Amino acid sequence: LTDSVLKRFLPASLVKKAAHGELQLNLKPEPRLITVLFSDIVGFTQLSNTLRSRRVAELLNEYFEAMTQAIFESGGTVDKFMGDAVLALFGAPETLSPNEQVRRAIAAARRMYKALAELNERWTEQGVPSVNFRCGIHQGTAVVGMFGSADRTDYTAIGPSVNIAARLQEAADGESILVSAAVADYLDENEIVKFSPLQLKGIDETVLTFNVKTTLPEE
Ligand SMILES: C[C@]12CC[C@@H]3c4cc(O)c(O)cc4CC[C@H]3[C@@H]1CC[C@@H]2O
Ligand SMILES: [Ca+2]
Ligand SMILES: [Mg+2]
Ligand SMILES: [Mg+2]
Repeated sequence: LTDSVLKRFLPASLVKKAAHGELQLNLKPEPRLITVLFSDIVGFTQLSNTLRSRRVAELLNEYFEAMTQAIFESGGTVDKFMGDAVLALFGAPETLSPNEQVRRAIAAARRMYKALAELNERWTEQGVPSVNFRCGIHQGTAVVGMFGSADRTDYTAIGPSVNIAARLQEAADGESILVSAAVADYLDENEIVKFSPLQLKGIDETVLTFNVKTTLPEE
């Protein structure tokens, strides 16, 4: 795979290691245990209806730049942007322990939350209404790898775990990080607050959920 394809979803540091043969990346689609982070901003659609398209594009790119940086700094993979939603993976293609996946995903969510708060401050000074951050994180199995055709491929994760992360985000309160029990199992008691068990669309079993503090106590 060329560097330009890897650069679409991996930080430069990992692309360089892969290019020098210091990191073996298995990109063939196969079931893997991963941690999925799905973030969305509440109110972006309403916001975009009040601005001209070129300005919306500028705001979106500022937002994607900040979110990508937060995810890469935390050692995650940027799978895709969907409108103003961001799908990030931890534990693929770089193999990580379940505990390390959760540590990185929570760190990324907190950096994303902080980055959007800083963007909101800047945007408010420019007369742009502020927006709310919501995030869902789940750990589970998904089929992860390069999907697509000979001419167009995309590194992504397919399966219920992705849907669960997205649905957790949808159920989250504004300015919160909502995680499943599979993720909360790896967090200290003092970092989580029990939330309600949820019946998520497209998911048969009830999902026990927990809110994770968006900032560390000392911050
Ligand atoms: C991940 C997903 C695309 C985004 C979909 C979404 C987007 C969004 O902005 C939301 O606020 C909520 C959802 C829930 C379903 C998600 C879908 C389940 C499978 C599909 O690949
Ligand atoms: Ca992708
Ligand atoms: Mg949404
Ligand atoms: Mg959205």
